[in-house]
Amino acid sequence: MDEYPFLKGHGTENDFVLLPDHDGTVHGDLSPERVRALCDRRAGIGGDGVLRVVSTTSIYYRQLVEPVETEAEWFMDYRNSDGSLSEMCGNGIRVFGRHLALGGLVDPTGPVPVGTRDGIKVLSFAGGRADGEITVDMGTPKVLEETEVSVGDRTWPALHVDMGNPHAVAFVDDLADAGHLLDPPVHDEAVYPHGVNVEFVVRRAPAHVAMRVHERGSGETRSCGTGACAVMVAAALADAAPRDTDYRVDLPGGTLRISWTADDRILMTGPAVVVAAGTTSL
Ligand SMILES: N[C@@H](CCC[C@H](N)C(=O)O)C(=O)O
Repeated sequence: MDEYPFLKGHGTENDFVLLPDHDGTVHGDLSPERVRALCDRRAGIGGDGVLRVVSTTSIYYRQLVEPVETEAEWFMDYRNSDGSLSEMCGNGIRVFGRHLALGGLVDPTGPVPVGTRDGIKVLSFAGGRADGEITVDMGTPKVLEETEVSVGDRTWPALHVDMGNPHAVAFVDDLADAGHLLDPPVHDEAVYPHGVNVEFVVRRAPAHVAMRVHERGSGETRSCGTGACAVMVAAALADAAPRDTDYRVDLPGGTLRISWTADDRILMTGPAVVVAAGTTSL
């Protein structure tokens, strides 16, 4: 392959390489080696993951994902920086939507459905503007069992929350308690046979928490949208907060606002920025 186009963007500093591949012919099934090369922060473009921008018809046609009935024209083909697949990426889908809207590929004045491995997510753009803050309907959370996570000789109780992808949410006394997070926290393999994203959380004020995250497949990142949603769910349950409630979630890379609606859906609102575009031969 010669040169092909890319963009670089981030949502609360969770950063991604975007690969426009509208008919799915540029990248085939996108090898883990290529994803690792693109995400390499010294020898590549650098990123926590890759977002391939592909039409739903072509990705279904090419049988790269299971087809579903959908109005969504576009599919977010997300890969972690180690080349592994995930079902969903909350920050990534806002960056994906920003690219679609700025590129005139969707109409930001109405709801924008996007296909993911966790089904269709619907994006709304504040003021109907392509550059407006983006809210994503993340669907209904699944609150599963109590479990544990460990770092070094410290162990915390954690709540298993599934946001399409798996999370373990642990409340800690201080965000520094989790240490440097160079290695994945230890988790129960029976609970998370496919690995887990681990969030460490402290309270800041009523309905206001702060977190760090170690992401499956990417290491510690500056933010995780699905992780912020899982944290909000765990905090709201611990607070016995009624539905139709909003939390502020601070992350090292910025702030997300998460709502749990009366009809049991999670809405995530936050920024998304495209910072560069070019071509690469990686
Ligand atoms: N950063 C993402 C989550 C990306 C996927 C995750 N590492 C996994 O493997 O499930 C987000 O913003 O949600």
